[in-house]
Order: sequence, then structure tokens, then C-alpha cells
Amino acid sequence: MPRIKGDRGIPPLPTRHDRITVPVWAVVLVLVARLVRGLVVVIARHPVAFAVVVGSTVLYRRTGLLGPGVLAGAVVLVALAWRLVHRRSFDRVARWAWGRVRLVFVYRRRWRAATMHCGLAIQIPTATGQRVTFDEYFPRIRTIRRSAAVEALRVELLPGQTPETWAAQAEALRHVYRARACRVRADRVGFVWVDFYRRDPLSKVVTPYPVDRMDDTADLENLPVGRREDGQPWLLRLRGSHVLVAGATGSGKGSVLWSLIRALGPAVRDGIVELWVCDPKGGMEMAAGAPMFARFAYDLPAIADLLDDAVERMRARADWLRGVTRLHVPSRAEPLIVVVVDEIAALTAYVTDRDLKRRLAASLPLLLSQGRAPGVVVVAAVRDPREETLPFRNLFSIRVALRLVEAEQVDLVLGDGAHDNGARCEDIPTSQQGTGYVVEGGSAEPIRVRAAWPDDAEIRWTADHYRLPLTGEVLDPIDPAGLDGATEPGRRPVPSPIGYQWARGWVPDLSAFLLPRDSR
Ligand SMILES: Nc1ncnc2c1ncn2[C@@H]1O[C@H](COP(=O)(O)OP(=O)(O)OP(=O)(O)O)[C@@H](O)[C@H]1O
Repeated sequence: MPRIKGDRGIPPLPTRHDRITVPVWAVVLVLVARLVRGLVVVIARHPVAFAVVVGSTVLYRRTGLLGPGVLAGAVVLVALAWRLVHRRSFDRVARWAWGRVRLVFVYRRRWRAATMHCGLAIQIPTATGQRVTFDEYFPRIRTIRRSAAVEALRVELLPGQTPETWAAQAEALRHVYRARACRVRADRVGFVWVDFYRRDPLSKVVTPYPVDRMDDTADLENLPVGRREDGQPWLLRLRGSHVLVAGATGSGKGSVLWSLIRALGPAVRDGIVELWVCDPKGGMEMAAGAPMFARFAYDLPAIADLLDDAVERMRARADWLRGVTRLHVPSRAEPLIVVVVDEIAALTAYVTDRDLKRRLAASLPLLLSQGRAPGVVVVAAVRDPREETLPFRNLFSIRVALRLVEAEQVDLVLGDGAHDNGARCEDIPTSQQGTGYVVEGGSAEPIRVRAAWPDDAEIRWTADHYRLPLTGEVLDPIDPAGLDGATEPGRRPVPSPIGYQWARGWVPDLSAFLLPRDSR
């Protein structure tokens, strides 16, 4: 109901203004001033283009067609030489230049109409005595960034707009600019990035990345496991994160796990990562990587033991690190323990033995809630992400949703609103295995990714090339001054004739006979 006795002023009524006579010289002066202002703005916005136009015109006037022709030839030759000598810098500049061209001739050309028809421009009616006109305000494109797959516009929001206002119009903008997909990302306050995806770099199988040169702990925060929709590598931050991969049967969960294991190869070989692998599906899926695994269990009792040991190790480490650091630094003496579980639902929902069920129900949530800081992280795959099968899925900080059967499952895996934000996992074609969406560290925006596909030969090569050190190495005793390389008190260096880590995993666990009790 409109208020009748409010404190708001009465809106101005349209009135007919007095007719004012303006001298011709004043009109001409205003027009010239506007022209000069427009010219200055164009020069300020496009200095390079302006310089090129002026330079070419001057050259043409002085030399005829010869001058510009020679100049163009010289430019082409220099560009070719540059491309041959330093392809990377050439590509960067070429991308920038082509981006400017696209900005002027594609985006700016249709920008006013696009934003007006999508409701992203603002019209304020102004009435005079004779007619009603509108003051129009258009959002400004501040910059463009271009890669092989995506063109991103940084846009300044108009008053009253939020990133959600723009996200709601992403589909309409996609059609205006004939893009394959359009997504909106929030930038710093007052700005958004509007990403127009042109090519789909995920339509083809992604070949595994070279990982040979990864020998630094920093790499554990940037493990290349596939490709992102913008064509960049999909880098996974494993140190300090638990990872959940959900997907229907045949969606390619295995390729995510194997790409991750493969990326960890150099760290496994160097002893700064230990893989503790549980395959409740009988061991067939993961057995090929056994030479890399510090522990490998494929029946429920063994898996329960493995998880109990992981909890014990986590607690001991947490006691030792308390007050020293907030996040464990992996070292050869105290490696990052990566507990890989293929089909975690087999440990949470399908266990019938009451004792095992109790042990598993205790150890898994403990690892997930407390393991991050002391360097015991869990990477798990699941087919059915419902509450009944995976009650603690929110404890995973990185969640990947591959092809899913129902749209409702998307928000279960990636968090509320992910489906509305573009994660259409139910629409992923069955032929695009390994493709999905990832949400990291509480970000609301799902990123479309595809895992690399290491085939059987590649997995065999990886397992062989990055197998565990076979000879037990005598590790330095505790170094109280430095954390890196320090040994946890109570865990002593392990000399072993057959290789300590090897003995604890694939072949029967001989540590019970070989090692003193406190070092197990
Ligand atoms: N990233 C990928 N790129 C291309 N093809 C893939 C990819 N991942 C998997 N595939 C193909 O899809 C098939 C099924 O993959 P995978 O076994 O990893 O699925 P899954 O989700 O683990 O299935 P399940 O739930 O039955 O274990 C593979 O045999 C392979 O042919």
C-alpha cells in the first residue's frame, strides 16, 4: 500500500519549461567542445591504434603506397623472426593484440544492445513537458583477457547490481556472443569477470602431464591431474586437503585417482609421500600401482587395520607437532601420508560385520576431521554421495563431482547452489569420462575440469619408475632446531634388509618380526 501521510516529498510534476533562445555561436562552441572531448577520450583509450592510424596516414602522404607496404612487410618479418626465436613471449603479445581486436569489433560493438536487452543497463526516465526520454547507463568493460579457450571481460558493476545479477543473465549473454558457455565470477568489490568459453579443451582425452621435474614439497600443492575448462592445467592442492571424487559408474573416478597417484610419483620415490591405499572392491582396480604403495589393503579387516594405524600415526604426530607448527611439512623422515580409498561407501554403508563397522565408523571421521594438519590426508572416491552412504562428505575440502545420475546429487557433493552456479553433472555425456566440476576451499564457483587418462601401460610405467625405495635408508635422528627432516620422537630410523616401506605394504608385513615395537 502506498503511504498517504509519509515524510517523502511530492515527486516533481512534468512541467513545460520556458523557451530559451541560444545564440548560434554558443551551439557551435558546445559541439566543438564535445568533439574534442570525444577525440581525447578515444586517444586515451586506444593510444596504440591511434598512433598506428596517424603514423600510416603520414607515411602514405609522404611516400604513397610504397611506405606503408614496406612497413607492413617489415612488421610481418619481425613477427615471424620473433615467433621463431621466442614463441612464448610472441604468443602472449599476439593473444593480447587479438584480444584488443575482439574487444573492439565483437564485444564493444554489441555491448550496449546486449546489456540493454539482458536488463543489465539502467534506464532512468526523465520527463519534460513535451516527451518522456530516458537517461541510459551502461556497465563499462574495463579489460579483456584472452587464452586459447576463453575470453574474459572484466566489467564494472552499475549501482544496484551484484555478481548474482550478472550470473542470472549468463545464458542470455552466451547467446548474444555465440559462445559455447558463459560464466560469471565475482572479482573485487564492484567488478565481475564474464568468461566466454569459445573452444572446449575438454572434448578430447587429456594426456597425462610430465611429472618428472616435480621434486619439491611445494609441488604437493600444485599436482597436475588434468585440464581446466580454460585450457590451463588442473592443479590439485593435496597438502592440507582431503579430496572427495564422486561419480556414477564409469564416470572416470579411477582416472582422477590414478592421475593424482601418478603426479605423486616423484614424491613417493623420494620418500616425502607415503601412499596407503584401500581398495575394498577386491584390489583389482589399484593393484597395478602396488610397487608405489607403502600400504595396500583390499579386504575389510586389513582396511580397518590400515585406517586404525593411520589414526595412531596421526595422533602421535599431532602430539609431537603441537605448538611447533600449524601444518605439517612433509619430509623424508615424516612423509605426507595419503590414504586413498576407492569406493568409500563400501566402508561406511555396506559393512555388515558389527565390529568392523564400529572401527571404520570411528577411524574415518577422525582422519577427516583431524588429519589435515598433522599430514594425514584422505583421497576417496564414491559412486553414491547421499547422506546415508557418506555422512561426513562435508569434511572433504576439495570435492570433485563427475557425471552424476541425478541433478540433486550435485549440491550434495559440491555444496548448496553449485548446480545453479553451472555444475550440470547430470548433463555430462557418458563419452566424456573424467569430466566434472571441482569446488575448492569453500569457493562457490565450480570449475569444469577433466582428469588426464593414464592408460594401463602408463600406470605400469609409473609404478615401475616411481616405486618405493627398496633399500631401507637410515634417516637422520631428530633435529630439534629444524622441522624439515626432523623425526618424530618415538619413531626411530628404520634400517631394514628388504626395505621398510616395501615390507609394510604389498608383501607380507614383516615389520612385526624385524622392528622393535615402538618403531612400527
Ligand atoms: N579421464 C578419462 N579420459 C578418457 N577416458 C576415460 C577417463 N577416465 C576413464 N575413462 C574411460 O572410462 C572407463 C571407465 O573409467 P573408470 O573405471 O575410471 O570409471 P569409474 O568411475 O572408476 O567406474 P567404477 O565406478 O565402475 O569404478 C575407462 O575404462 C576408460 O576407458
